[in-house]
Parts: sequence; structure tokens; C-alpha cells
Amino acid sequence: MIVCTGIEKHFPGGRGVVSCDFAAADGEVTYLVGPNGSGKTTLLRMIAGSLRPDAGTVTVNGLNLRWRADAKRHLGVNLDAFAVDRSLTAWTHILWQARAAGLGTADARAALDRVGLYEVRGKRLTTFSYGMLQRVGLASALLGDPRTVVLDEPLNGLDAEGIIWMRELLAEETARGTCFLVASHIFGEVEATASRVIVLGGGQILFDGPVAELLALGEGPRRFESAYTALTSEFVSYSGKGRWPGVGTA
Ligand SMILES: Nc1ncnc2c1ncn2[C@@H]1O[C@H](COP(=O)(O)OP(=O)(O)OP(=O)(O)O)[C@@H](O)[C@H]1O
Repeated sequence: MIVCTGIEKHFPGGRGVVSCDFAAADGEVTYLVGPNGSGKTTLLRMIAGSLRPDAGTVTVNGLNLRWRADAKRHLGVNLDAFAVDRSLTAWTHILWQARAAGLGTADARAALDRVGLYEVRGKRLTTFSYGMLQRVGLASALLGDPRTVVLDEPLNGLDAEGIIWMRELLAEETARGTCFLVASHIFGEVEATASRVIVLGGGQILFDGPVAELLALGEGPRRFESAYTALTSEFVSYSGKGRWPGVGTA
């Protein structure tokens, strides 16, 4: 379980994340949605421990993981599946990640097996499609079999078969009690697989609740889009940096 209390990050120019309180529960997929620049990745980076909050606390399973050597056993993270050294083979990449986290060969094998890539472990990542790289990223997050997993846009690059596979993986893992916190712009999948949805705009939480409650805010045949648009319209800009109250033009 992830619990964020009063978490804040301020960047120059007045952007960041403002006073976010929320929890992502075990056995559920909690999605973070919001316009470009609304603070999703910033929030995930603070939970992952790669960005220090200016205020507030993050706990995972009741623990502050910041200085724990066994953090990977509690929290799996993949924030950018394409930011890998593609000259490496899948095996070398995952094994290095495993070793850096104090894990071993068996953990690396289990993680690649879990995402269906063990058979092609000797191939270089240069030869991998975007969908395969997403699976490698997921393998990194699943190393050590953590009960809490944080993913940023894990569906980007997946084909239809990959998306169905991802749905099944989420269903299997949540049935085992795994907690997922996932940022995504793919509304169809959010609606199909979310237990809970958090909508961010301008670094603030605009909505936090079960997907059925979000749908109830919408109208017409596309209730998810309708509810989302009503909540976020004032925070959308086309610069990709989001629109922020009091910050001027984005
Ligand atoms: N290192 C940084 N320095 C300054 N501003 C930053 C930094 N990182 C993020 N920001 C700003 O903080 C805001 C939130 O960015 P963030 O990347 O968290 O948004 P996001 O919701 O993940 O966007 P996207 O949907 O495009 O991935 C944006 O306005 C962004 O420009």
C-alpha cells in the first residue's frame, strides 16, 4: 500500500505538485490521469524515491523506503521503459538491475519469465520493439516480486495483444494482493482495469475515487471522457507543460 500525506514539490516558475494526500490500496490498480504537465510523473518520482519532496511523507507498506537497502523487495518501479542502454542484451540489463538491488540470477530469470521474454534474453535491446521494451521495463519493476508497483505509461508502444496481456497481468497480480499505481493517458484501459482513479490538474488532486464514481460525473455515451474533460479543462494547455493557476501562460 502507498500512502502519500501532504506531499509537495515546487519547481522554478511555480509548477510541481501541491499538497497531495492519497492512498493506493493492496489488490487494486489505482490510475493517475491528467493533462500533460499536471504532475503525474513528479508524483511517481517522489514515491519511487528519485525526487525528494519539499514537504510531506510517502510510505510503502508503512515503511519509509528512502534509505532502505531492501527497497526493491517492497516497491517495483518503471518510469521510462525506453530509457535503457539498448546495446545491452535483455539478460545483462535485468541481471545488472537485479544485482544493484541485492537480488540474484534466479530473480532476474523469474522477472523475464513473468513478462514472457526469458527465451529471447540473449538478444540485444536494439532489436526489441517498443512493446518488448515495455515488457523489459515491467520485468525491472517486478524484480524481487514486490507487493507494490509504480508504472508510468506502461501501455505506450504495446500492440493489441500486448494490451490484453497487460490486462491479464494486472488481474493476476492484483488477485495476489499487489498494489499498482499507474499513470496513463489510455482512457479505454483505465476504464477497463481501474479500481480507483486519481485525476490531477495543475499539480493538485481534482478527483480521487472509484472509477464508477468518476463515470457518474460524466454524461453521454463517453462518460469517462466527459467526466475527465469537465474536471481538467482549465488545466489543459498545448505546450505540454500544463496550465497552472497563477503561473501565467503555460
Ligand atoms: N525538473 C524540473 N524542473 C522544472 N520543472 C519541472 C521539472 N520536472 C517537471 N517540471 C514541471 O512540473 C510540471 C509537472 O510535470 P510532470 O512531468 O510531473 O507532468 P506529467 O503529468 O507527468 O506530464 P506528462 O503527461 O506529459 O507525462 C510540469 O509543468 C513540468 O514542466
